[in-house]
Amino acid sequence: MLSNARFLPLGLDAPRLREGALAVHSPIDGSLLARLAPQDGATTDAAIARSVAAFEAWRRVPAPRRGELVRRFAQALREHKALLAELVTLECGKIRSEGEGEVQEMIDICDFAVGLSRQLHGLTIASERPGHALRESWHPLGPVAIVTAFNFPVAVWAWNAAIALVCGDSLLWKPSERTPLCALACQRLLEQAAAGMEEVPRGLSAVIVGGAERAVQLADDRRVALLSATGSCAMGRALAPRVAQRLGRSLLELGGNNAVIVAPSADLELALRAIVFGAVGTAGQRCTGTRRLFVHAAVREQLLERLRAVFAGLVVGDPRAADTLVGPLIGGEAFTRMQAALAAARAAGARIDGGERVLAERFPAAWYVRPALVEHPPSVTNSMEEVFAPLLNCFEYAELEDAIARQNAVPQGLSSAIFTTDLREAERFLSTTGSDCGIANVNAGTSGAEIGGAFGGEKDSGGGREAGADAWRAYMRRMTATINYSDALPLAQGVRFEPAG
Ligand SMILES: NC(=O)C1=CN([C@@H]2O[C@H](COP(=O)(O)OP(=O)(O)OC[C@H]3O[C@@H](n4cnc5c(N)ncnc54)[C@H](O)[C@@H]3O)[C@@H](O)[C@H]2O)C=CC1
Ligand SMILES: CCCCCC(=O)O
Repeated sequence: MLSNARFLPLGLDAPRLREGALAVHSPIDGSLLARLAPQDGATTDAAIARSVAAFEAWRRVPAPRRGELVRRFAQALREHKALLAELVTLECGKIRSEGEGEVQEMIDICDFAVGLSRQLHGLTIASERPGHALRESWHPLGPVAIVTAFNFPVAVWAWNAAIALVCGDSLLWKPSERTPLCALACQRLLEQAAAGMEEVPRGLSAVIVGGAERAVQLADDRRVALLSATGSCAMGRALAPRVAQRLGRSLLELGGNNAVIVAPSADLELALRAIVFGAVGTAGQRCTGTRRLFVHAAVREQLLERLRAVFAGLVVGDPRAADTLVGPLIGGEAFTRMQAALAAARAAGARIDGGERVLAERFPAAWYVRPALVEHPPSVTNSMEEVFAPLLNCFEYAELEDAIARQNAVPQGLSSAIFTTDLREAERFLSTTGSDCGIANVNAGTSGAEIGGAFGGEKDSGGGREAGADAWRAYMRRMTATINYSDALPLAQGVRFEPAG
């Protein structure tokens, strides 16, 4: 169980987290961290009602004051960065540096949102009619439900929450049932940030602890103005139609099946490091993880030889240890799915290095694996499924056109990358007929997005965008106004409509 005092600064009073039906285990060793009481339909309904009331008050607060709450929250995150990162590692198993990076990502998006609170720019537009003006403005939207995945237990919510708060919305967070403690900790820090700001209404942010059924309830409820759902494509297919059924709004951040293309002119050491981080970072459990490698025949053996050596030498172990690069999978199901993919590849003639379970004696109730390098035979030209594990599918190509076509020939379209020092190849990859993904990098890996760019993917990856650039517009209601300051009433397009009398 959680130690009594360790996470008390994050509001996690361990003795009170032991009575519920939802058991929370650490993937590090399988130990029981807490037992939380999942919310039922009635308490969730009441939380939605409170969120509507809070929204109606919050939208009246000037945006820069809404930004002040986010600024204070960022301050609280800075003060508790190490402790929150430790909780992230404990609850989802990512290594310390990645846990700290995730909390930094929260701070960065808050800083971005504070600046945004003095912008939220609209437009003045030239009218075709004398004495008229057109104006586009953006208004708060309403309660935003945020459904999140286990692998980024705090950053994905923060990407939504910081922007939505500045935009004047209220928040309903349904975290992964694997990482609810991180959510409770963030909620506490936000409440601390709000202390002393009398304009912050009660119920502005709420955490809905529970499983899929709570996400479905949020999807079905007309009072939820936007459902921002991050998770697998299967989850997206389950929730998006329900929101569409009530003509509601969804923002979908779903699965990836991301590829790296390595061309003959590539800096192979750079490519090697990016591919390894992309393939095994977060134990292969990033949505942007590198799942596929298309390497040109001219450099294939050179690169694969280096990859085999690096994969074999990676330190797999307790993610709290300073030298660990690969922590555990989130659970046994993830291990089973990985082994099934390896068995299928082996049966089709692939050469497989790694993939086996390790540290089983030391961690009998946890799932550590040696990252797997899967070198497919020429008869196997692609892999269509996202296997959420450190498993890199390797393919050879001869023509760049073919590599780009194969990269795009999968249902997902999240992240992509090319390693080349040939300008023509790089620009070809970024052109209209190049990568079809929401993210396309040159000489940088598929993972590790900055918050300044809009983040998200195409096709089965959901089409949503979060974080930077202009993603904020999804959290607001758009209005086009025509102001007639003349004493006439000319109709647009010169329409004549003169009723008699
Ligand atoms: N595009 C993006 O920004 C990101 C995408 N992901 C994707 O998330 C997946 C890994 O995370 P997991 O937590 O295993 O995903 P998951 O889809 O199992 O769960 C995600 C969330 O959806 C809920 N959920 C799952 N199935 C549901 C259903 N049928 N109906 C209603 N709610 C449901 C869960 O309770 C959880 O809160 C991967 O596919 C990964 O690519 C993860 C992080 C970011
Ligand atoms: C919230 C974070 C999503 C994935 C960021 C990345 O690894 O590119």
